[in-house]
Amino acid sequence: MHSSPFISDVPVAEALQAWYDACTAAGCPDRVAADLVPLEDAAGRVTAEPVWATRSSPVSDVAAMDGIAVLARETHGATPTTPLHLGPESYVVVDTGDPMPDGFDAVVMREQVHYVGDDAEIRSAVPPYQHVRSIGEDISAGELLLPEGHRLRPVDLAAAAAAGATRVLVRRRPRVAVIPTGDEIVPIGSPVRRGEILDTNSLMLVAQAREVGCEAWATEIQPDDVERLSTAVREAAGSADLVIVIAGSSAGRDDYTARIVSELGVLAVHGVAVRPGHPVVLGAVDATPVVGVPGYPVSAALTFEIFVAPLLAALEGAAASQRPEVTARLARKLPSVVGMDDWVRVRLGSVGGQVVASPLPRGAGVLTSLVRADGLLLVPAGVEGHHAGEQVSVRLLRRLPEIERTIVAIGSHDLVIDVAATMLRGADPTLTLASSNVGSLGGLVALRDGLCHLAGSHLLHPATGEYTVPYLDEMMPERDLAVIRLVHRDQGLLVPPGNPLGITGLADLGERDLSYVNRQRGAGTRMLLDQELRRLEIDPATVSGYAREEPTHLAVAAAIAAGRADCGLGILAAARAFGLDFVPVAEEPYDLVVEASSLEDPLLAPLWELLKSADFHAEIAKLGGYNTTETGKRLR
Ligand SMILES: Nc1nc2c(c(=O)[nH]1)N[C@H]1C(S)=C(S)[C@@H](COP(=O)(O)OP(=O)(O)OC[C@H]3O[C@@H](n4cnc5c(N)ncnc54)[C@H](O)[C@@H]3O)O[C@H]1N2
Ligand code: MOO
Repeated sequence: MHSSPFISDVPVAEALQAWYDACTAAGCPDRVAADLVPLEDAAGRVTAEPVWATRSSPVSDVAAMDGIAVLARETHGATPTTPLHLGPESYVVVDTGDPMPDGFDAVVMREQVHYVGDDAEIRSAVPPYQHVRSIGEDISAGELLLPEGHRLRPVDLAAAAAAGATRVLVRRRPRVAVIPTGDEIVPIGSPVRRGEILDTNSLMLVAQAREVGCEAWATEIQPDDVERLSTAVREAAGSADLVIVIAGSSAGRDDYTARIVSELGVLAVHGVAVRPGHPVVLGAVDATPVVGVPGYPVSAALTFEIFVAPLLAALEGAAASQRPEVTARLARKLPSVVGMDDWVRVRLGSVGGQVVASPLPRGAGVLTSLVRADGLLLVPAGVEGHHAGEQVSVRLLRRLPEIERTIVAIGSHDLVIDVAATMLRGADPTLTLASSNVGSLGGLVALRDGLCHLAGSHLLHPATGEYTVPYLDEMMPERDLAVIRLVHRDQGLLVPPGNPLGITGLADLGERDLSYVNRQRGAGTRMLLDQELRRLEIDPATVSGYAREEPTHLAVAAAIAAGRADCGLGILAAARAFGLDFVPVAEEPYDLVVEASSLEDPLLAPLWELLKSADFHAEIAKLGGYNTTETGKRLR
């Protein structure tokens, strides 16, 4: 089979089976070899044979408490009113773990013994074997202690040693070679020129392989050259148990992975019905499984999780580890392509006793979507997506108790929220403030639907000229809501450094042919623009770029910095972050809307404290363009 531009859509389970079958046919071993390893080096390794106990533990009957060893039948008749005296020949002082002296069968705790001269006085009769650990109580010689295919934990090592082992037969660590490819790829630490990409995938994939117990290394970066790539794959197949080739998996001019695998060995699958990860290449070369992971970082990471990790576990003879799952309520609508398994990264938080999942950006190049993710939501191929509020099952990337210590903020983006998140975490490593940016109106809708603890809003109400509060009366008149001022901030036009076009304000949009970059519908900044355009009697249809929407202030700034627009409305801090100039337009309040009961919620208490702190105000001042005189004030 030669590489073709047509990548197939094989369902995941079928693809895995086809790959395993091809590997078997190509003579790939089912398992890596086994080694006898000292117990102290065996943590995390997988047993290659059962561990049988050759010794009992304890090896004899032993005292389970500090006290005296007695013969139970000699204690008959002892009661609190009729204490019994045992002469020195009738007891032996013992400590916890001592072998039981011959002729004694029970222990009385030191606290219940009174010495009267050499006699021990006891005030209750004891049954045989009281406070005695009998031989083999923990482990009996000859019993099966651990099965084959068991990943050894610290307790397993201790038990194996107690049972007489000093070494265990375990699978050697699978060896994984990672081959980065592409003319544009440069090693980490190099200066990055236009068109070059840092080899971040090798770093990640090697670490992922080590995390699941493998020995892993990255080879040199290979150029897009069939000869050299073929040599690299052959060499790696000779020294590794599994070869990962990064990128070159799709249909571009220099995408050779599928072709090379088919020429050197067998290509089982090229293209799976999964996103990210669609153009994955699965095959075998020289009796070694080879996987071509797509170059986009999220695709590479998830391809490892979906395809590579299960095969590596199988090579060790262990079950692939499964992430725990939790049922969550979806914060917003989630469309998905039918016919493809869709792996969506989500942030999680617990609101009103319910775990809530907010989808993160979907792009396969958005690595931070995985960095910020608390879970993975798999929308199976047959499902068209989910409605907002639907119950979904999420695989956890973070532990549930951490998720329960997360304040969920949904709404407009402001850097002050990021500052608050940083300072809250600095003061309490268990506390997270997670914000997702859907615009002010989106935040209020999320609060209405019980999907967040707080909504960040700077929503101008055109009829009243007031911010945020009139919307609450319109949207949720029956709810007891509190509005807390976070800051006042300057809104203005972000323009390239030095303001080369000499832009003076929004009026210029009506008079000159400027290209604008807008915010999405429902964003407070968009409402501000619309209000100002109305006031200035400028028809939005005449503003070039009005329809171009970016989701955050920083994204607007990035578009201007990249020269894709002449100006856009945003905050000073965003201009500073990208070295842009700023033409002030208005000062507006940015507020936090919460259920009134949240003012008493212990989870949010540190936030309310922070709003009052001088350190917080000082950090905000450093950003520039903010005014904190009303920070923390309750407006409603
Ligand atoms: N015509 C089509 N184009 C694309 C398709 C398709 O089906 N038809 N699939 C898209 C999908 S989906 C993905 S995923 C990518 C896969 O791309 P490749 O595996 O061919 O990789 P490249 O095109 O070489 O690179 C993609 C992207 O990844 C970056 N990259 C590559 N290596 C590394 C590395 N070691 N560290 C970090 N980043 C890396 C590379 O620079 C590119 O930005 O193809 C789509 N196109
Ligand atoms: O595999 Mo691509 O990752 O679907 O985006």
